[in-house]
Amino acid sequence: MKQMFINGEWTDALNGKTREIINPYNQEVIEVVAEGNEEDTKQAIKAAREAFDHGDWKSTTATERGEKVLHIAQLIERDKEELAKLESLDTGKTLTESREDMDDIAGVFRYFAGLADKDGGEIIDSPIPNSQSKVVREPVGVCGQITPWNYPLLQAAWKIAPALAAGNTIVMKPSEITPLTTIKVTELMEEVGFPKGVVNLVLGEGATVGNELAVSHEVDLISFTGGIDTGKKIMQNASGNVKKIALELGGKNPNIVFADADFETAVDQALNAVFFHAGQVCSAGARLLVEDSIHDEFVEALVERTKNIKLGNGFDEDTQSGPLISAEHRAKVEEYVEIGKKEGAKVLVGGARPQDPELQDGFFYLPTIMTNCTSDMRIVQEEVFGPVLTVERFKDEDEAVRLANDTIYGLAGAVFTTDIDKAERAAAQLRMGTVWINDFHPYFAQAPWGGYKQSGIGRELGKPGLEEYTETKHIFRNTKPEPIHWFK
Ligand SMILES: NC(=O)c1ccc[n+]([C@@H]2O[C@H](COP(=O)([O-])OP(=O)(O)OC[C@H]3O[C@@H](n4cnc5c(N)ncnc54)[C@H](O)[C@@H]3O)[C@@H](O)[C@H]2O)c1
Ligand SMILES: C[N+](C)(C)CC=O
Repeated sequence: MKQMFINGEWTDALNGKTREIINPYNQEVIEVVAEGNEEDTKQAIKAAREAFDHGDWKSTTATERGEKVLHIAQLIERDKEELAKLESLDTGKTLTESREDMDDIAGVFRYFAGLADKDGGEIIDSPIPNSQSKVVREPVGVCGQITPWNYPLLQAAWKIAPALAAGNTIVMKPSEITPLTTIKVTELMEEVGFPKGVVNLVLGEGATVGNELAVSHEVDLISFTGGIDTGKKIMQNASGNVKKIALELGGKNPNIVFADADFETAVDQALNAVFFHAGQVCSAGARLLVEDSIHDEFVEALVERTKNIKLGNGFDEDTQSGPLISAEHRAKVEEYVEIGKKEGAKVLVGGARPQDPELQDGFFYLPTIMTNCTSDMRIVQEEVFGPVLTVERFKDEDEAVRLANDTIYGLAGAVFTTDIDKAERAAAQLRMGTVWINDFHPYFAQAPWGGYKQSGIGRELGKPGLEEYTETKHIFRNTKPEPIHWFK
């Protein structure tokens, strides 16, 4: 049984409720955790408020904060294998993926630890004689942080590391279905030793715990990663006290393949773009745009490779892709495929659950490719968040860019071509937070991540990822104060 962490104490939910955490590979219960609600959240917010307003944390030196954040990285590295196994049990992703996630996560803590004491403010030129002007950054205050189930600890790390490095206090709420690694890292943060109330963890549903974080007037900033509909609700709820908001939402990310691309590389990357982690990736390349002249040959090669993708237990060495996260989520993916078929798309491979008897207890769905797609279809416009690729054709560069930009989203996209000028022209015109050229998926702590359009507000990672957790203050000093006699 795992508890919540509020005001420096491990605690059950006030009403004693618990939740079973399920392995999506076989539906076995892997852990039981406390299930908090609004009341537990209020306690956590109160603790975070008190620690920020009256505790010592805000006035610790940036170097000390950096050292603590670095210590978290070191403990994650020490316990990497345990964390990776927990993440795979909780999400169904392969152990190889989880191990890579843990390396990334430690890297994120290391990066923000290093940044913590690198911005000591700035002296600016004042246009007023006999004055000095400086600009400093200060912590925002109490930060509510809400994360999704697909990259549970990675998305939490993108929030926890910069928030603590900048001197804030936090109330973290992981997805109710995948809280295990966030609980474990909270244990590691306890081991590092933060003043009580600086780090708080509340477990429970979005409608209760998450909603309270969004509406509370005691929270100064809400950072959310998740779906667009939830993001809109949070934005509305956050307006009560005009709290700062950072939203990392979904995507319907185009992968543009020009006829002059290296064929084998583009096929290989297109597969990885969409089917990695069973397509449950915000930046998945779920919309393939292929130039007319290579369309048929490209799709044929993709279909052949797709048939060989090995689904299975994330703990088996030869498994290439795990299950979807839940029965509800698989039902949503299935519904989208049916919608696509009704819209006229043709399923070339997949489009069903696997028949393999060993996979019947898990929430598996076959990697699916749909052709005959056009950009007016829902299957092309909406985020399926599963292993479903739609394929569209284009005639030339202008049409490729126009189609790629033709969704409400703007998270990420890619261009495959050997003509670097063409690639740069396309990259400049794509309205997305990340554009990859001849690659798909790379993200790292040093580069900002976030969306244009309805994919979000603000940036995580990189220097902007730390700045999100700061307020900017201008301090002006008159060095020769004397009466000004404006009023006679
Ligand atoms: N842009 C990114 O970097 C990024 C990264 C990962 C996932 N995502 C997106 O996340 C989505 C999948 O995750 P999900 O299904 O967990 O999303 P979700 O929106 O259903 O839930 C995300 C989190 O919000 C909470 N929540 C739900 N309702 C809430 C409410 N009314 N108020 C406050 N909190 C609430 C949930 O409990 C969960 O912790 C996809 O759309 C994906 O694209 C985006
Ligand atoms: C941001 N990323 C790519 C790590 C996870 C998106 O779901």
